[in-house]
Amino acid sequence: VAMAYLAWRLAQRWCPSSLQVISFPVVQLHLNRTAMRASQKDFENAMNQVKLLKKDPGNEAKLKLYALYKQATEGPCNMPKPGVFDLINKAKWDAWNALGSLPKETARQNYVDLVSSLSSSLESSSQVEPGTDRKSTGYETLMVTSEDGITKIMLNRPTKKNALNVEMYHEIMHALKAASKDDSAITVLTGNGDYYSSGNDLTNFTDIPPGGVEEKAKNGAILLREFVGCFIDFPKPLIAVVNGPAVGISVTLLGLFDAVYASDRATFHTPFSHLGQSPEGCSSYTFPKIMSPAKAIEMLVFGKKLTAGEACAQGLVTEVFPDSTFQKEVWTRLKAFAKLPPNAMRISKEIIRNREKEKLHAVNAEECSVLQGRWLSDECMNAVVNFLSRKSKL
Ligand SMILES: CCCCCC/C=C/C(=O)SCCNC(=O)CCNC(=O)[C@H](O)C(C)(C)COP(=O)(O)OP(=O)(O)OC[C@H]1O[C@@H](n2cnc3c(N)ncnc32)[C@H](O)[C@@H]1OP(=O)(O)O
Repeated sequence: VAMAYLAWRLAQRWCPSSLQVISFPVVQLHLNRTAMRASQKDFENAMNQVKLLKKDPGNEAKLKLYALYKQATEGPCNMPKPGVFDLINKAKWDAWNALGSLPKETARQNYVDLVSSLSSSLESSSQVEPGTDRKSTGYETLMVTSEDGITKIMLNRPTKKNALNVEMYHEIMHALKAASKDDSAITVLTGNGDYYSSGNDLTNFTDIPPGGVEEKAKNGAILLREFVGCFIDFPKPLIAVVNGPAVGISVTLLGLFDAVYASDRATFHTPFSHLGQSPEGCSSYTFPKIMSPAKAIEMLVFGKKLTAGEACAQGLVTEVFPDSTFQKEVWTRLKAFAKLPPNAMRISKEIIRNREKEKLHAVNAEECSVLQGRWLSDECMNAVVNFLSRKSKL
């Protein structure tokens, strides 16, 4: 009786009555069409939801909404740039133009995510007790959503190519800790706009505390160690959806992810020597293991930039997708993964990763200590000054 009951429950779960008599390929077609319709419908719902927001989301969020709406409905910005004195239209133009060639479908998805994140932070902020940390309800530099068993952490500074400022490091740690405890099965990190991330925000180096550059370097190393530690210890499957170019720490961390899906527009670049710096994110250990010591040295020491195809051939990327279908294909796959039994996935990850954990923490500590020294070097300071004074880019 128990077996029959189980079989009946499984049949109910996997074969909703409306699809029971339809053969497999037709079911696939039906599901795909439903997913596409749902996406357009989500977009329309989100547009209505914006009108119902009880609080003003602020100018920055409104500009992001405007830009994503225009990109989703009209594609890349090809309007003439407004004059410098036309402040409002120039700000709108800048926000839209910053989205570059972001595909309409991605812009639509990002718009939906932004509205969902604004709705939850603005609605729930009314319930926050005085003194409660703002980050427990909303994020300044991220969009975090949780649905279909997936917690999505989206880096959200598209006008700065998603460079990681100090606030973003803290918010990512906060989001990862929350995701490790929520009821999602998998966690995804991705970027908003045309970049995945341009790596460490080089203006992080400009805010010097009273203790001088030594104190700055020491604090940076402490923050970096804690930040990378969160990735080493993350208990659920952690997946990177690399939507565009990735630089620096956003690349090195990929060695700690469980799967890396990349658009064919993505590139992978770790110009540490150019910046007078040294590898972090445990890449000095993970990269030689993943891709052989010689290939790791080409990337980490000589700063060779890899295409997505090359990164895949070397094992850093799990699979590459054409940019035009990237979001659709990847999210379909992730939604399927997220339906797998979460405890089994967590335990399997643990058994695969745990024996390396101690080693990874030791590598992380060593890399941070070496970097602390590099940040005080003339080589590093000159490279940062050159970037900030617009004398050099990568
Ligand atoms: C707690 C500390 C931990 C430290 C960990 C150690 C980590 C190390 C690293 O990650 S090393 C890598 C650092 N990253 C870089 O060196 C990238 C620098 N950026 C560039 O070279 C270029 O901006 C680019 C190639 C990424 C993109 O070029 P382009 O397409 O021409 O765009 P713009 O240069 O006009 O950029 C637009 C806008 O974004 C700002 N920006 C981009 N990247 C960064 C960055 N990493 N830090 C700060 N700001 C960045 C850029 O300045 C522009 O801003 P603006 O419009 O001028 O206000």
